[in-house]
Amino acid sequence: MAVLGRLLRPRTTTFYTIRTFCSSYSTSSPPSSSEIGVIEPLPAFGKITDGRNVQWVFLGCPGVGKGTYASRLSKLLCVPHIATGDLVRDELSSEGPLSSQLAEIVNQGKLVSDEIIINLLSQRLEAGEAKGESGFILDGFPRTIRQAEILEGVTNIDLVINLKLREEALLAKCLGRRTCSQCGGNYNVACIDIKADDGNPAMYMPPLLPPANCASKLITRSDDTEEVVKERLRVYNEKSRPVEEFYRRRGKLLEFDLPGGIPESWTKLLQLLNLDDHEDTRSAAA
Ligand SMILES: Nc1ncnc2c1ncn2[C@@H]1O[C@H](COP(=O)(O)OP(=O)(O)O)[C@@H](O)[C@H]1O
Repeated sequence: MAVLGRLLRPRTTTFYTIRTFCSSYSTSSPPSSSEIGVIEPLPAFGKITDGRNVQWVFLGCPGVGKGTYASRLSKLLCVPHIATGDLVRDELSSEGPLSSQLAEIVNQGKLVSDEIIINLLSQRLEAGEAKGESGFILDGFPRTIRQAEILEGVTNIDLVINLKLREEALLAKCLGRRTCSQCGGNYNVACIDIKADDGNPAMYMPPLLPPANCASKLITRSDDTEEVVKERLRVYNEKSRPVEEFYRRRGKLLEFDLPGGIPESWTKLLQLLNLDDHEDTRSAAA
């Protein structure tokens, strides 16, 4: 049975079980707000105490690059990268009972209900737990205050990385996203070249082009159209922006303004996380 999903039901005796399950994960103290931007070195390269791995969250607008950096960090820290958008897309392609309902919501740029998303995530976490996973990097969850409260109620998230990028780049990045239908590789054909103005520095993000063998197999997500992306950005500002404040108040939010393309941003992110001097950082980026 789904672990987080149980919390949506009346709290009967199962609640204790949930707390027991999750308390084994809850160990490290989060950085205080005064430490934001100066995160302490991780004790044993990503391992929190009591043998469990990191439990981190990525926040940020559609198109900001949550998937890219969450996936790299997950390789580096040996924890799964769990993207709720991927769970939704898996459910959509499974043509199960939820799929037509989900397709309509996703293709309008709206959020799936908290109940559905928590059930999907719970199933994924339980499957991981059965395989011995003890940490994760969440991408795209929580996206509402209610989701954040439920997550906070069952586990102690160590760190929330809030990726930020100038608004004008976000739409272009979403519209430029491509996936190889054969190997699943993610690319971006957008070239972001913003000139400096009014105190904002110039920003250059080169396209991330596919290799020749993927080039003819690229597909675009059905919800990456201009109209739907604009709606997703609006929904982010309305429903998900408050989640940043939720974690800021708890001293867990690490703000990261993307300085440019992936090589530059990845290096800076690792420095901010004090992960830059480990030899595995090179292979994680490959
Ligand atoms: N935590 C969530 N809560 C509600 N809906 C979600 C959540 N995560 C994903 N979704 C649904 O899946 C869609 C795709 O999510 P995602 O791949 O994370 O997109 P984005 O590029 O907008 O960050 C969202 O627009 C939304 O409909």
